[in-house]
Amino acid sequence: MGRFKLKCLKCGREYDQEHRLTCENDDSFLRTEYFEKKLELRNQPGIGRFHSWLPVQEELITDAGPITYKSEAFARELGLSNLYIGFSGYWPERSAFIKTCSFKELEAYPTMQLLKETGGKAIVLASAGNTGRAFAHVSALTGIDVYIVVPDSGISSLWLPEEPTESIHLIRMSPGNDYTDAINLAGRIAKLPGMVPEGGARNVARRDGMGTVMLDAAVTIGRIPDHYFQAVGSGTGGISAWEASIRLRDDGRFGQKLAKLQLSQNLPFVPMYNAWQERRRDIIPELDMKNAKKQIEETYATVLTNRAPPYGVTGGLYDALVDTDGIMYAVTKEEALEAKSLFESLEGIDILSPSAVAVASLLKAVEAGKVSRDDTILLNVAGGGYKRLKEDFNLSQVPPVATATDPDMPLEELNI
Ligand SMILES: Cc1ncc(COP(=O)(O)O)c(C=O)c1O
Repeated sequence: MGRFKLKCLKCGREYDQEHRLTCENDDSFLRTEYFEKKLELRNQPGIGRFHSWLPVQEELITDAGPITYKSEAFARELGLSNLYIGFSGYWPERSAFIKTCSFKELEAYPTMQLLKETGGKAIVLASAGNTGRAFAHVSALTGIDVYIVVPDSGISSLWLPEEPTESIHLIRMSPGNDYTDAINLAGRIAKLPGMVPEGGARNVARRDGMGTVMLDAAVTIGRIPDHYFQAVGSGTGGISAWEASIRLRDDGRFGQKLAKLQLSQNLPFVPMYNAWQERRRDIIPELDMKNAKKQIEETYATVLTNRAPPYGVTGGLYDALVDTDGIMYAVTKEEALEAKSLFESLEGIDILSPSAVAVASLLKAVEAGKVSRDDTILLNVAGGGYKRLKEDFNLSQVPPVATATDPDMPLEELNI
């Protein structure tokens, strides 16, 4: 028996449980409608706890999952009385066991499980680094084949806390190609026989996996937070937090107000920030990301650089910002670095660059009065604990099996 159906957010057409990324009538997002309307926590140590609202049949058995705790030192510094940290990474002292150190692992488990349950054999994805590492790890654990296309700048992020397996096929793109070039090449590889595209934000397993950060927070706090802070590149995390808030609202036990999305990008590459400042649904490349490739090269948090984010599509980030009366911030590298060292010294854990951007945005919000002292705030520290991990594990680099010169090169030459 199925556990959910998929519903098109534009035309309302419904589909049964399957690996489906698009509606046959239009290009809107599909959303999962779960038959369990109330969140019933399962007796699992990690993400499998949230089985009610994950689009898989079998419960996910792993100790990797989101954790939420109430900040003391950092909150005091900011003068906030209800600041909660959603932490995705490795921090065993707080029972955080995501060994690839980012919330992308929360996307990878349900995505790979859904692929397996729907008969898929090999999944193809593009990554700026963290997503690829997460999927490679789950591939090493499950033996399911993954083809990961990564720009040269992301290759050093493709390490694992275990020996790489033959199920991981890493394709490196030579310098000069960025994340969006990787997306374009992955799209072509995914059309080869036997390959399934993972679909990015279009894949409900990815969104609902990431949405568990919001679920964990609501369960820990006892209510939907007033504000949700995260740094975004594709915006998938923001969309996921919004959708999770909607499910929690409909559950009825966690309050009736959606969390206000307060999302950030890293200067100079801030296309969604620019479009949202003018309340535009469309990103206009000439206005919002002029000289995109050059801007991307200058961006500190490289995983936040997606030239084709799911922003204007029905059910995408623009809709999420409208529905939650959201705010976007543009953060400089200097602000991010300052915020990173402040957070790390007060909270006692190292954080990744996109999380530093999110922390900086919270500092800006406090300064600008966009949050009140007693508001309940969820700060999604979506990646961290890399230094902590290295104390406990020997990390192995994943070796590339092929190098691509550009997104349009003949696929036969890749020999994969
Ligand atoms: C740690 C971390 N934070 C934030 C992001 C941005 O995520 P998204 O834009 O998909 O929500 C990423 C993307 O890889 C990430 O790895």
